[in-house]
Amino acid sequence: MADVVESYSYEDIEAISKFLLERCRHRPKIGIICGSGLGGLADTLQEQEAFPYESIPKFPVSTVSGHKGRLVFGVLSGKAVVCMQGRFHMYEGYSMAKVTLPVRVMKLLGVETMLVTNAAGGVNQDYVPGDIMIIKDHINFPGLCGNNPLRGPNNEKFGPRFPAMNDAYNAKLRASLRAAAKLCGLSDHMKEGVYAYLGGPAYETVAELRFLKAIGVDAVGMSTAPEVIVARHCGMKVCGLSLISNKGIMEYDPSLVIDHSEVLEAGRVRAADIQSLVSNLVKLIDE
Ligand SMILES: O=P(O)(O)O[C@H]1O[C@H](CO)[C@@H](O)[C@H]1O
Ligand code: HPA
Repeated sequence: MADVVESYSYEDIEAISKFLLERCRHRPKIGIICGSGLGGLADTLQEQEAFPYESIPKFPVSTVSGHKGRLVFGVLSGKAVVCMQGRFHMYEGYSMAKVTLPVRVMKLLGVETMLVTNAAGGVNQDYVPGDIMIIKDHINFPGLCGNNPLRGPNNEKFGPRFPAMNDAYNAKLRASLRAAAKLCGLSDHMKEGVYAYLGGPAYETVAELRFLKAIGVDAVGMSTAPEVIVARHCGMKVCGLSLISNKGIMEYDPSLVIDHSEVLEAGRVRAADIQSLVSNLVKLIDE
């Protein structure tokens, strides 16, 4: 008998999505996960219908500042979308099942395309705070050691036991993000690179950042990869972007510090740009 890993049954997830569908008139095919400090995007939706996480049965609640904790349905660029205004992280003490529960709920709501956003530290020395990195690929550090969100009995109704991840970040959507960036004059701030997911909540040591740089990582954070794996497992198309909120500290210089308020401030500075980038992207998504 295998160890028991916390999981939600198909019926649990179906019940949550039914709860939402019965109370909401939107039928989104596009889902958006808002990263630290990037939740303002959800406030720009038209015809909003919002559900605080506390009001949704079996949903976890947000505990991190910069994550408001609401599922917001509405219209963006003429299309129905659903936004997670705040995500869940493993470092908050949540199981992988809880971290990724909203992705499966979105699947049963009818979401086919997922845009995942985050704030991340720049590891690539060419990156400066305010850059926006299109995620080309990720390295899932907890997953490499076995803490994968798909660990545990596989639910075939969602997807296969051994899903491929070599094409996790859809090439066509990445091209659409580049086109959207051009439309809103952001091309000069765009990068494309590899995101490393670490468990957190401590920021990285200098040695850890040097290690990440040596293996080809461009940006580092404490989210995203679990959501993307679960989204791909159930057949969603995925695209991701990281707002580079700070430079990773690669020198032994105690005068350099990184703080979550700096991460949130970077989100405030780029809020309008991210909103126009995402609304232009949504325009370009085929439904
Ligand atoms: O990945 P998001 O949720 O955007 O937030 C990032 O910012 C927080 C650290 O400042 C961590 O949660 C990290 O993952
Ligand atoms: N490291 C890890 N996570 C982060 C960072 C960072 O420098 N910035 C924002 N999220």
